[in-house]
Amino acid sequence: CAKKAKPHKDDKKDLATCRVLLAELETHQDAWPFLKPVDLKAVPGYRKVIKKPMDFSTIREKLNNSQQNNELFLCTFIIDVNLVFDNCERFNEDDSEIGRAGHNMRRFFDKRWTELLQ
Ligand SMILES: Cc1nnc(-c2cnn(C)c2N)n1CCCn1ccnc1
Repeated sequence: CAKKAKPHKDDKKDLATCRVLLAELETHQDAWPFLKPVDLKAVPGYRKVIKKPMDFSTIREKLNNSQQNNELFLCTFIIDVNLVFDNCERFNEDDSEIGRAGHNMRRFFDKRWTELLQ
């Protein structure tokens, strides 16, 4: 993903763009399953099956703590967002409410990321 990122001179804009993109994800009508970490005590099997849980609130915290001069923040952001959707696909049937929400959100993200960051 580094090669797709704009040259490092745009780091400042890229961080602002990640924040805009994350806000769009959080306010999407299908975002509800992904807003907060999955409750590992309440969801049988989740802790065993999903090695790296991720959710939008955790991504927001990471983004708030990331240093602009650390060029990795853009790749970390893309990897974390995709982790949310990959975890969802692994744990949920495609033909389920949460499974469909995950596919819709991934399609939305791929479109917006391409428009804003490439
Ligand atoms: C994200 C995500 N992926 N799977 C789940 C989940 C939670 N319980 N069960 C049976 C699942 N398949 N989640 C979290 C969904 C969080 N949620 C559920 C209702 N409101 C939010």
